[in-house]
Amino acid sequence: MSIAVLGAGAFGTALALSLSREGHAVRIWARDPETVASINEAHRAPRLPDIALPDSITASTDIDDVAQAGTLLLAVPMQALHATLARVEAPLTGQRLVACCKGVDLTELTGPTGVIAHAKPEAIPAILTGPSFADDIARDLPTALTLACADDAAGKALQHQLSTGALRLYRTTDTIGAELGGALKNVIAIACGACIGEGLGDSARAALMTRGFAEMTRLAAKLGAKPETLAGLSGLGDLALTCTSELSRNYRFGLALGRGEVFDASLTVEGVKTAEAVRRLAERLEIDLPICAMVHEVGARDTSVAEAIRYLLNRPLKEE
Ligand SMILES: NC(=O)C1=CN([C@@H]2O[C@H](COP(=O)(O)OP(=O)(O)OC[C@H]3O[C@@H](n4cnc5c(N)ncnc54)[C@H](O)[C@@H]3O)[C@@H](O)[C@H]2O)C=CC1
Ligand SMILES: O=C(CO)COP(=O)(O)O
Repeated sequence: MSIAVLGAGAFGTALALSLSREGHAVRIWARDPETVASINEAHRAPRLPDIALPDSITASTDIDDVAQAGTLLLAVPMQALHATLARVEAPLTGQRLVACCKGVDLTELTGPTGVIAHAKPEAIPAILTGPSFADDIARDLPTALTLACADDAAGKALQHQLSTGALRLYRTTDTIGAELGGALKNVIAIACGACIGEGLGDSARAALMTRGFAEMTRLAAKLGAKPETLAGLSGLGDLALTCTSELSRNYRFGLALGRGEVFDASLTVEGVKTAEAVRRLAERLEIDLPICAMVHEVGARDTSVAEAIRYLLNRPLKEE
C-alpha cells in the first residue's frame, strides 16, 4: 500500500526520509510552491535544511492527487488538521489516516483522531506519537513510538508498514490515551521550561513533571483512556524527552517565558493552543488541572511565571 505525507514540515519530511530508506517512494503535499520546488529540485525541505532527500521523495501542491495513497501521514500542526482534511475533495474510503500531530483542537476539543473521524468518517483514523525529534528520525537514530488505531487489524498493518530498521513501533487500540499523552506533554514541557528559565531548579521541574503526569492521567482517564497507555511511550516517554531537552520547541518556549525573552513566532509550539483547549475541556468535564491552567495563563501573558508558581505552591494541601 502506498504512503504519502500531508505537510512538509520537519516531522513529515523526517518520516518520509525514514520510510524512503526502507524502499518506499513517498509523496509529500505542501501548500506552498516554494517548498515543493525545494523538495523536487534542490532535494531539501525548508524545515530540515541540512539533510539531503533522495529522488524517491517527491512533492506536490495537488492535495487530491497526493491523498490517493492508501496510507496518509498527517503531519501539519494540530490547529491546521481540520482545514487540511477539508481541502481533500475526493472520498478517502477505507484509507488509513495516521495523525502525526500532537494537540487538542480548539474548536472541537478533541485530539487528532477525533478530528479525522469528524472530517473523514469514511477513513480509518490512527495516530503515530511518542518521544522523537524530527532531526533524530531524519538521521536514522534509534527511536520507539506508539501506533494507536481502534481497528486492530488496520493497526497491525500500519505497525508493519511504518516500522523501519531504526524506528520501532509499539501498537495499541487506545487512541484517546495515545493522543492525550502527546498533546498534554507539550503543555507540561512549557511549564518545565518556564521553571528552569525562571531559575527555580531541577527539583521544581521534577515536581512539575510528576504532578503534570497526574494531570495527564486524570484527564485521559475521564475521557476513557487506559492508564497504562499514559505510562507508555506516548505519555511518560514523551513527557521525559520534552521536559528535559532544549531540542524541544515547547520546552524552549517555556525557557523564554521564564527568562523574559522573546520567542521566534514562526516556530510550531503546539502546547500554547493545547493549553487553552485543555482548559476549556477541564471546565466542561469539571476536573482540576492546575498546571495546565497556569500554562494557559502564562502563555496568554495573563499571569507571570512567578505568580503561577506562587499559586501552585499555595493551593490547599492534599493526598498524593
Ligand atoms: N518536529 C518534531 O520533532 C516533531 C513534531 N511532531 C508534531 O508534528 C506536527 C508538525 O510539526 P513540525 O513538522 O515539527 O512543524 P514544522 O513547523 O516543521 O512544519 C509545519 C508544516 O506545516 C505547514 N503548515 C502550517 N500551517 C499550515 C496550515 N494552516 N495548512 C497547511 N499546512 C500548514 C507549514 O508550512 C510547515 O510545512 C506537530 O503537531 C508536532 O507536534 C511530532 C513529533 C516530533
Ligand atoms: O514532540 C516532540 C518530541 O517527541 C517534539 O517536541 P517539540 O514540538 O516541543 O519540539
